[in-house]
Amino acid sequence: MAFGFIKKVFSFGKKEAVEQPAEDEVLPPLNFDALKALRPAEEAPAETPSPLRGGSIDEVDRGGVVAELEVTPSGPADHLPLKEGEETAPQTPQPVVPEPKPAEQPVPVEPAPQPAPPEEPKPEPAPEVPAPEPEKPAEQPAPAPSPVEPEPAPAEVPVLPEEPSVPEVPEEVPAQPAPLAPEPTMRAPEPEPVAPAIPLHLEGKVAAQRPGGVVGSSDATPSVAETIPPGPSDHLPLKGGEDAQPSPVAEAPAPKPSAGKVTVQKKVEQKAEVVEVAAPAPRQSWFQRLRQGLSRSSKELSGNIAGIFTKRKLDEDTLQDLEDVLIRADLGVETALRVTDALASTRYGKDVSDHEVRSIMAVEIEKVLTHVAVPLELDLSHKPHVILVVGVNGTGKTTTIGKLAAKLTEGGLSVMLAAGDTFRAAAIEQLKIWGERTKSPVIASKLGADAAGLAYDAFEKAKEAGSDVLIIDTAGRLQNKTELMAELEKIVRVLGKLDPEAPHTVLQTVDATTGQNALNQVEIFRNIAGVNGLVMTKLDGTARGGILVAIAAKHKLPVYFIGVGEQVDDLEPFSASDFAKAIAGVA
Ligand SMILES: Nc1nc2c(ncn2[C@@H]2O[C@H](COP(=O)(O)OP(=O)(O)OP(=O)(O)O)[C@@H](O)[C@H]2O)c(=O)[nH]1
Repeated sequence: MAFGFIKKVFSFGKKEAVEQPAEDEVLPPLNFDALKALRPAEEAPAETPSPLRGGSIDEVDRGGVVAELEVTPSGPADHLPLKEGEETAPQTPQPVVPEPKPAEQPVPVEPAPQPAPPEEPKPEPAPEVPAPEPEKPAEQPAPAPSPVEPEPAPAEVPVLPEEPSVPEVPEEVPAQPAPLAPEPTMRAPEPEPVAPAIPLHLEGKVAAQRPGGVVGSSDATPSVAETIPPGPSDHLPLKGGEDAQPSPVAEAPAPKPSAGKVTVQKKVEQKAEVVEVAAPAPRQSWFQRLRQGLSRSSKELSGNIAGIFTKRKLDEDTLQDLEDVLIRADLGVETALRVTDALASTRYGKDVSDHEVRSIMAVEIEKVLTHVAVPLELDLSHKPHVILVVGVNGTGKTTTIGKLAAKLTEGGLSVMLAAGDTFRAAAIEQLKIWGERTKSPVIASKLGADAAGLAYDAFEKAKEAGSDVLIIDTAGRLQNKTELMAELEKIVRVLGKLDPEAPHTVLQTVDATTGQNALNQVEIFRNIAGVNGLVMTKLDGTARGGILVAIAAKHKLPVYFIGVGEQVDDLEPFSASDFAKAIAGVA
């Protein structure tokens, strides 16, 4: 029964699902009632897993749609209610209650009674452990709305304590009450100034600032996604009293790129138009930073090469030794052979200095990298141009999103961010912080929500807001490939409902410190999500920077940027020449 319902909803897309079918089929589901009667405690667990963990693709499809529908304020309650009729009713009223007040008190109360005990512990402590959630696929999609209330409460509560970086929020919290109060009651107030750019909901505020504000936050607006305005006083906003009004990026930067393609390098550059040219100075410092970042890789490589070519002519043995050194440096067999072949073709039988070897190595590495050193191009004819960011947990997805958003907003583009990693409260909060920094609205949901539903909702909101770019963060629980695959596939499929070409760019972040394992990661995500571009992160301080060369040689995917630090400006467009020289240790 539930499947039949879900299927209908899915086939017609978000809006249609809201229609009648839901009700008709809803009635039949007598099983749920029976189940509930038998085991009331199970309600909670079912909700939490709501996400995607359906397992089968079919389930994913249905679930995606359902979730989306639920998210949408228009008709979410229709279908979902079936299972959790009780929850549906409370949702409507709840939002009202919590909003007027600070929300801190109500939050703790609700979570305790409603949410089942098992759910809270699972998502929070071990966000990556999908075990429990995946098992309730079919029901999750539909229940999405209801779970909203119970799930968020438990999830967010831990969020605050977990995040060390958010300590500032509590301090300024006192100031927030004032701004918050008006929002819930009069939604219009805050959004108004921003209205032209982003007519979104402001629930995010509640969720972000209050530890237990979950209930209020999620209920306030759509069941799933919550929009966190760019500069306003959401969570961090405390200070940003000023930020609250200035809407996104659109206002400040004068040069607002028009529809068409733009190139994102050091800054956004619009084709065929005069754009501010980055000062040459930073280029120089950048190379120095690159060299410094790759110094460990370079020193180790140079040292080993010097050890081989000290007072030795180039012969088979030295060539073999060199090949071994290059392979151990993670450059890959292909590149190692290129270097040794190039060396042998001109210097065989002659005395060769380590510097000569490194110079030839730099030339050969540059040849391999030249083809992948491509600037990121955004097609602004898409409103928005959707960038899906994937990658294993901890590889730097969220940080890279923040850095990229900064580049885009500085270039005059309006950006919206979507916290698609719904399994880690910290990841959601981290993205919100980046949204604050870059004055980019963030679409988030409660912990454990359907990532695909969130992505869909964010896409719709970005369209409504007229955003130039929508960047979607995702979870990277490679530990469970089946779930990860289902989730990413579902996200891509759902986005395609709004735009067959979306996502327009699928970026994968690759942690250089992982060495050879990075090769497999690219292989996996390329197959799962259709990765069409890479960002190599953490090249600073690693002795395994050579892996970038191996990845380039094997996958031949564009490397748009490289990260050499955690700061907002530590993301630079990839330069084959600079990288080759830096890692080879030649000027
Ligand atoms: N040194 C260095 N650290 C980086 C770089 N990029 C990201 N980091 C750090 O790596 C850690 C993980 O980064 P995240 O952006 O949270 O990675 P993620 O892939 O979003 O991780 P999950 O949220 O767990 O999925 C953070 O401490 C970042 O500050 C980089 O280029 N260099």
